[in-house]
Amino acid sequence: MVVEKKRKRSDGQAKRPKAPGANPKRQKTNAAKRVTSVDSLKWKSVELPEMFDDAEGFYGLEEVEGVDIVRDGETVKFVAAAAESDDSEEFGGFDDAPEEAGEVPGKDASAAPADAVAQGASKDSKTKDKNAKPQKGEKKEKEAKKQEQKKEKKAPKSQRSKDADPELEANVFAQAANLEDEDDDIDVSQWVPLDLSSQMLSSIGRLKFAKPTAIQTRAIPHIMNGHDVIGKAATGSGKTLAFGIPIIESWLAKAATGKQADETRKPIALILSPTRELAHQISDHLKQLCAGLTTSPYICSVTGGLAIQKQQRQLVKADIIIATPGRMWEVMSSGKSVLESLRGIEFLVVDEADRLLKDGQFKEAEEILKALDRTEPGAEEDDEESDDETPRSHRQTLVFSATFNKALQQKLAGKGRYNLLGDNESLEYLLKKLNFREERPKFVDTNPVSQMAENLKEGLIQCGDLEKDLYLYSVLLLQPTQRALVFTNSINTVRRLTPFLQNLNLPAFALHSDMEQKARLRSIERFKAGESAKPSSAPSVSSASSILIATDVAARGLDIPNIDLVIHYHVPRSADDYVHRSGRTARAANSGVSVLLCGPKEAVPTQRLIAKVHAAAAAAANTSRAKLASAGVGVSTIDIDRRLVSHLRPRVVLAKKIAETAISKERGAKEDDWMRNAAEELGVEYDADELEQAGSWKGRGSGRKQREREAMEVTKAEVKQWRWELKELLGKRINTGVSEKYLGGVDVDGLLRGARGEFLGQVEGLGL
Ligand SMILES: Nc1ncnc2c1ncn2[C@@H]1O[C@H](COP(=O)(O)OP(=O)(O)OP(=O)(O)O)[C@@H](O)[C@H]1O
Repeated sequence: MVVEKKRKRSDGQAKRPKAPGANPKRQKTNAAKRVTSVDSLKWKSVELPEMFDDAEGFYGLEEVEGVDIVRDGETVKFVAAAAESDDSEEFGGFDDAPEEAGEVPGKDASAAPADAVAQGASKDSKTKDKNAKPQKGEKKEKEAKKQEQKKEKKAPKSQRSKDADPELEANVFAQAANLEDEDDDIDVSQWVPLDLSSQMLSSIGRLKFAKPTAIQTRAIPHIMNGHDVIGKAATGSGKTLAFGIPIIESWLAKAATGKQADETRKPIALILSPTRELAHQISDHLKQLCAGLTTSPYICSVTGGLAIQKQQRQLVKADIIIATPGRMWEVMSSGKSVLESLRGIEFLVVDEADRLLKDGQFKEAEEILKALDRTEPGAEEDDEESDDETPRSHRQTLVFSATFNKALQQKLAGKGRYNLLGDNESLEYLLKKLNFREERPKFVDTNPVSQMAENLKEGLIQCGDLEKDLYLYSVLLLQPTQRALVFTNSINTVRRLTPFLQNLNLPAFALHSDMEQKARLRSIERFKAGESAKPSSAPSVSSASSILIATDVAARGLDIPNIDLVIHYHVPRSADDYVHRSGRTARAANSGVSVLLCGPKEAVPTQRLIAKVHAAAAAAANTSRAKLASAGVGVSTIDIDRRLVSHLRPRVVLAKKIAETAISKERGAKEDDWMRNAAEELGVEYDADELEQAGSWKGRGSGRKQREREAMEVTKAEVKQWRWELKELLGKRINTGVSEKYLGGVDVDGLLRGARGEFLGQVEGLGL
């Protein structure tokens, strides 16, 4: 028995999504898809070519057209199109005139015996079990199918299209199932209810996303139906595609009408991102999605730090623009044409909307929004009051984040537009500025109770203020890790911790906003690649393939695979920052660990932060946070083995001394150069000692000056000696407290593992 599958159409004529908004047909398409039993299909005998005349076991071969096979877990289902009908009715197989609209064949598929499906599964098991060797019969079946396909190809085109059932051509299930024809593609039938185009389903299949995430399931239909959407969902839950898929669908629909093909085409979407890295990531993510399309939109990112001229050239042909507000505003202000074309956009996306208020980006974002809505020349002088008169925008506005403050959520639950004049620094103000096209945007909140990712474990280590380096190193050694991300609150700490960890032979990279953009991107690439920061000869003592030390510039949106540990070296400044930082791990369905290093001075803000983050969960569970934590939800206190940590201290002291000396020397040398140049310009003689005397003060920065002076006095030979001592220490194994008394029961494998310079004995991780 052969089930003939339709191949994905490459002529772009497969079912097209309609433009968001009016789409009466969209609702009906779902009605046309039904799972049916194998016996109720309309099988036809196959005429085998002569070469099969002697074949055994294939007599009685049958085929059926327009039916597709969809795998749902271990079960394989036959899916065929029903005539358009009431959604509630089940399709029971083909009757004699399947192409007639309005008729629903009488058989009830749900009544089909379970073994019919199972039988179906076995009939097509060749497509499911790739490891199994093809049986003799299966080989022949394949051959027969090839012949059948050849025959079909030979048939004149007109004949083929005549034979094709137009209803079946529009069958989304069929399109989904066709994806299984592609080598490693997966079953995407769970996306079908979202009513996406065949091309889109095919692309999603290539990305191996078997089902939509909660935010995608809930936001995509609203967006495709033309609504404004405010989406809130946990970090790593797929918000990018929640807005990306409908935008690209809309472009595909336009492209099908030929409107996007000419030279005068205009961008359809502007996506604003708070950081450059996130903008590039969104761009890459959308490009990956488009890679499987026969025609795809031109996606370009417009961010600071890279050549503006190139970006301006790209903008001319852009369909989808992803931009940071600063650079976008710069480009928009430089020429009327960009502004003109942007006024026609159909989608405005504000990703990580709450972050746009921070870091001084709000001003530019506000200018962009004003410029987009400005219609008449001279309107530049409009003052704040005139905003209320701004006519409602024609574009859809989509606002996404994992965190929106409570006040805003309450506002959204209420009625009307936002009337909060004067509150310049709040998200509500931004939302007011966004000029939604609807009175009330759809608010989709997929995580009202817990803001944290489902598979995230949170821990806290209490340590002395001056012991953080020691505990950082300990955690990196104790917790089995592929990629670790360490967050700090200051650029200087990033600058110090990176060489400190490198001295300890850990592959650490830096990321902060004071770095050149190219260096920022390089750091991320190296971190992703797991490239060692040290020469390969240096033994690595950590299982982590790479460690990124970053400020909050990396806290939002960054989606780097296999980050399984986030360490907050400094307690974050706000609960939202904690949520976003921690959200760099446990993304999609993965698990991860987040560890707060908390010094005595940070104890109070930390308590407040944890209370805020887990308040809703505690209230929902009607329990205290402490109980919540003991039940594995919330933040658990980690009791790290202090004896073990103390064994690591000598290494840490040396690594720190070497790193800090190098930094102080460099800084001191720069200042010395600066003083020398200044003296030369003034025409006075430079005397370092004299200036030092004159410049010695006891105020702010005097400690740093003192350290710099001391560092300048450290000789190269001394540093070399420290390095040698550190190397010796790193070569030694650390005794984890295995006493001879217990040697009998010691894990020998654990002891051997220590041979690479780690631990003598067994370590249990952080016990989270
Ligand atoms: N339907 C899906 N199934 C499986 N993985 C998915 C799906 N959709 C997106 N992903 C993947 O999940 C990861 C997280 O997605 P994304 O970066 O969009 O999350 P996010 O919600 O925007 O996170 P954040 O709040 O941190 O910005 C990405 O690697 C993405 O490729």
